[in-house]
Amino acid sequence: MWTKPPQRLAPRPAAADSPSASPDPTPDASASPDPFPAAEPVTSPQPKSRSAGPAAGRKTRSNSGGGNAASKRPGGALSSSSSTARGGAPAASSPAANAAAAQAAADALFTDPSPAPLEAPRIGPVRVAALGGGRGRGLITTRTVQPGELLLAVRPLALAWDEQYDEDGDGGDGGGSGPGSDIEPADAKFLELQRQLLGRKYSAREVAWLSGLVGLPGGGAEQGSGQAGEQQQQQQQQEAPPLPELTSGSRPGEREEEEGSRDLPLPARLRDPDTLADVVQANCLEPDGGAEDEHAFWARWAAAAAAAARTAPSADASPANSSATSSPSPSSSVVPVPVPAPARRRRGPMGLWPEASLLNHSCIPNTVAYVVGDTLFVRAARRVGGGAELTVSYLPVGSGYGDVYDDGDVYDSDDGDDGGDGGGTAAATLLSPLADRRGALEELRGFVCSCSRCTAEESLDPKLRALMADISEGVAALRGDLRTALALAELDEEGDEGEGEEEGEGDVEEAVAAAPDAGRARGGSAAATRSGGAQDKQQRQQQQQRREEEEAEEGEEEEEEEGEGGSRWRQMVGSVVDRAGMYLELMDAAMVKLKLTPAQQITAQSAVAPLYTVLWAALGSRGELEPRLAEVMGALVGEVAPGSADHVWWSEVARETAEMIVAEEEAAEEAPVVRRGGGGGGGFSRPQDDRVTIADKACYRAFGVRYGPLSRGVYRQLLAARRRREDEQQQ
Ligand SMILES: C[S@@+](CC[C@H](N)C(=O)[O-])C[C@H]1O[C@@H](n2cnc3c(N)ncnc32)[C@H](O)[C@@H]1O
Repeated sequence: MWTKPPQRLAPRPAAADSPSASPDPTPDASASPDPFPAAEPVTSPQPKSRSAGPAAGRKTRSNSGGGNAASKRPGGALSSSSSTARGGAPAASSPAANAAAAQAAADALFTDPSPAPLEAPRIGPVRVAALGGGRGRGLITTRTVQPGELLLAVRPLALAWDEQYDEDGDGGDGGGSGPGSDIEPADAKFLELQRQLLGRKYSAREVAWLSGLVGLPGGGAEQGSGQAGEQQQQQQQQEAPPLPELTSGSRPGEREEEEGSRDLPLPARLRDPDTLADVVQANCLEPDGGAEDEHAFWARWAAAAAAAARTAPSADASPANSSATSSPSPSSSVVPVPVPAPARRRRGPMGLWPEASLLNHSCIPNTVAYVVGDTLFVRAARRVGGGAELTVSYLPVGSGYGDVYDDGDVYDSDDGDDGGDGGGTAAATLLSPLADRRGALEELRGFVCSCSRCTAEESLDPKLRALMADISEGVAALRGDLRTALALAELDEEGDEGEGEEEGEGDVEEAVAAAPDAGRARGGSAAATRSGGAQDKQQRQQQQQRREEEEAEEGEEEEEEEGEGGSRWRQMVGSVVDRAGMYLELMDAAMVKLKLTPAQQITAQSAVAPLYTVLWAALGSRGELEPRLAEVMGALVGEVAPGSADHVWWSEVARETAEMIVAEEEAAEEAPVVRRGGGGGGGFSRPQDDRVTIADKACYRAFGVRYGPLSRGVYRQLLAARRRREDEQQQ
């Protein structure tokens, strides 16, 4: 989400200053045979100053590890016994079962079966329809679709990423956007899209698409208001070109045919700078995620490929073989599977994907979109009936999972650097109250949202809405205080280092670096804590004893320091925790008093959800875990934006937190063990395991929505791989 008014780029003659064939819009496009064919040709070379080097220093889990699959040579051969391949579809025992398992593994990549899973564009059970109510066209389902089902896999006309412009890699305003530039990354990307569109050539079909975007709502024509505006809209819709047909283009050779005829310039009307900027502004998408999705995609793909090759009687049944890659034919024992190993961070895609630009917005969307390579994947995020409209969010989710420490534009609505109106509407997220969301959509996209969530929120009691607005503003202040507190903590820590580190303060740095991932702040890496369950009892008891002693000492030191006016940061964190707790109590009291239905409660809580994040982060900075907060965030984000990166992240945190708490209870021998009833063959079960199981199920569902149906084995692999990357990054 860019926070400044969009900037316009003066048109240049196509390719006039760019004789060379252009690089992939992503940096580092040097070395591929890429499993995704190269991006659409972009004929303007990218100015050097905007090709940022490797991003560094991001503190978010979501951006940990990561890299650029589109620009990397496949990372080498994997054998079927490699760790990446382990845990794929279970090996089957008869030839028929083998073949079925192989097919299932291949099909699991896409729920609409196709022999060429990686070859976009792929169009699922969707079609274009004219919608009423000033919404222009939209995409509707042609049948009922299930959560996780693939709806679109489509290629962009233009695409830019944060790290192309964000020198310091923090996604914020740290003077990034390329050496010597003070432009915001979001603005830089917005300009880059226009530059790419002006610089490239088009097929006849693409020209038709682009022409169809002009003169439609939000598509480059000034809209009047009131009755005149409506008449104007109706007239434009009547004059608009016929609805485009969505075609997969996966007939063999079709793609090549089309690329061969890609020699038309951008339509003249779009060469007008204002029109081009408007069209890009109205139609570009900014899906969440980034490198993590590429990791997940390839881990899953590798597992399916390996499982298929293990069981396939012939090479043809392997997804590795059926992809568009140049992967060698698998044999039955060793499976060379090209798996890109993205090594760099990648986040913040902004692109123009023509087919997906037909998706209208909802503040409670029923699809989720993310990018792998340069292909946009759109999956159903919920069960959607046949003929129903599909929607995506134009706003970021904004659970703040990675932004507590960033000057991230998600929250910095009032810090005066956004060049906006100070009201911060442009920085609103899906987890902002109605007025902020509407303001942002109106300012940035030029329409007033009246989706089902907005309507439901509108009908809440005005006093409750006023309280929600106050809390939302208060949360911005809490975030500011927490950032200050953590900066102070860092200073404290530096001071302590100068004097020789004092016992007990050693985890401050870790806490600062790791919260909101509070688990990391709990004295030792999550990996160490996770493995606690496997340690023998005596060792665990010793550890627990040591921890208690340390905590006691730490507490005494803190009291001393605070008595001397020291440890200001702890006082500030304490104040953040108290105020956040007070807001929560106020919300609870209001919801009880007004007797809100569960649905209304979700509507109300969603609009102030960042409160839970701030509280989580504040507690995390003191090394405290509050599992309920992570559960609530996972559940709320899962209601508002299922399958979003935020949803996956919070579900995973909730799961991990549950595991850690149980491990600690076990270590402290607090965990009850009860005899299992029924015919389970005896044994014991523990109520605390249910907590982990419930959290694990929720997490599995979140992964399944984002990445499509997953086997348990692949899910475990994805979790393990994410943890490895996170733990590596923490070190
Ligand atoms: C990316 S286009 C979506 C397709 C568009 N409806 C069309 O006919 O081409 C974005 C534009 O669709 C309209 N739109 C999208 N979501 C909307 C919503 N929730 N309510 C009203 N209009 C919406 C706005 O005019 C917006 O500028």
